[in-house]
Amino acid sequence: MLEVANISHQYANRSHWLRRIPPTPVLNNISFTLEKGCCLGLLGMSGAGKSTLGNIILGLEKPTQGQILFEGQDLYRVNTPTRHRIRRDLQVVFQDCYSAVNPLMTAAQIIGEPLDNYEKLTSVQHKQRVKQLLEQVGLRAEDGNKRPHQFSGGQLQRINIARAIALNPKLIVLDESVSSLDMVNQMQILSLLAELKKTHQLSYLFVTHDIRAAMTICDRVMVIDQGELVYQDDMHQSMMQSNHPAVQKLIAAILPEHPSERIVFDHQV
Ligand SMILES: Nc1ncnc2c1ncn2[C@@H]1O[C@H](COP(=O)(O)OP(=O)(O)OP(=O)(O)O)[C@@H](O)[C@H]1O
Repeated sequence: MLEVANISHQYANRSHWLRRIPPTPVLNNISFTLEKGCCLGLLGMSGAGKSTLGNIILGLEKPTQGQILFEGQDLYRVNTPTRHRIRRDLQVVFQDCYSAVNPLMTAAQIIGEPLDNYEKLTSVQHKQRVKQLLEQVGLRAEDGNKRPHQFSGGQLQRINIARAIALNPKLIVLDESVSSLDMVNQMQILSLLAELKKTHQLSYLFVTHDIRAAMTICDRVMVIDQGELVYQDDMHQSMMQSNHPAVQKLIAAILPEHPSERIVFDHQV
C-alpha cells in the first residue's frame, strides 16, 4: 500500500553573504514498504530523523530525493485532485494532544472538521457520525459539547484519534502519539488503536523511541539511526537480541525498576 523508495533528505541552512552553510543531511536512502492492515514501528533515538520521515510520508515535507508511492501513486508528482483524495486516506495523530486542537472549538467541532472539509453530510448525518466516532474511541455523546481544557490528556488524545479516523483513512501516522501519556493511559490508548486497526482494517506507521510501546502494538519494526535505516525485522524476539548499537540504546532506554540498574548514555534519549 505504501512504498518508501530511496528517500534522502536534507534541511537547507540559511547562508550568510560571506559564508555558505551547507545543508544538514537527515535521511539517507531509506526504503521500505508498508502493507494494508499492518502496524510498522519506526524506532530511533531523538534526532534520528523519525518525524522528518513521517512528515515526508504525510506529504508535508518534500524529500530531496526519492519517492513516496501511496497505492502506486507518487505523492509528490500527482495532480491536485488525486493529492486531495490521497490526503483523506493519510491521517496523523501527533504527540502533543493539546497543541493539535483549537482550544476554542468543542470536541464535536474538532472531530467534525474533516467531515466538513471532505464529506457532504446533512446536519443530522453529521451529528450522528460525530456521536458514533465519540463512542468508537470510548467517549460519550455528551462529551462532544466540551472544550479541550475540560478533558484529560488521554481523553483528548482519544478525540485526536476520532478526528483521524473520521474519514475512514487507510494509513495513520502515529507520531509519538502515546509518548506524553502516563503508563495506564498509554496502555489504554494502545489497546484502542489495536482494536480500531482490526475493525477498520487500518495500517499504522508507529513512530516512537519507546521499544516497549512498539512491541505492544507493532507487527513489524525498523530502526533508524542518524538518518540511516539500520535494522528491519518482523520478529520482536530477535530485535531484543540484536547487537546493533542503535537497537541496544533503545533497549537500554527501557527503565529498569531500580534506579541503580539504569544505564546512562552520553547522548541520552
Ligand atoms: N525544519 C528543520 N530545519 C532544520 N533541521 C531540522 C528541521 N527539523 C528537524 N531538523 C533536524 O533534523 C534532524 C532529525 O529531526 P527529527 O525531528 O526528524 O528527529 P526525530 O527522530 O523525530 O527526533 P525526536 O524523537 O526528538 O522528535 C535533527 O537533527 C533536527 O535538528
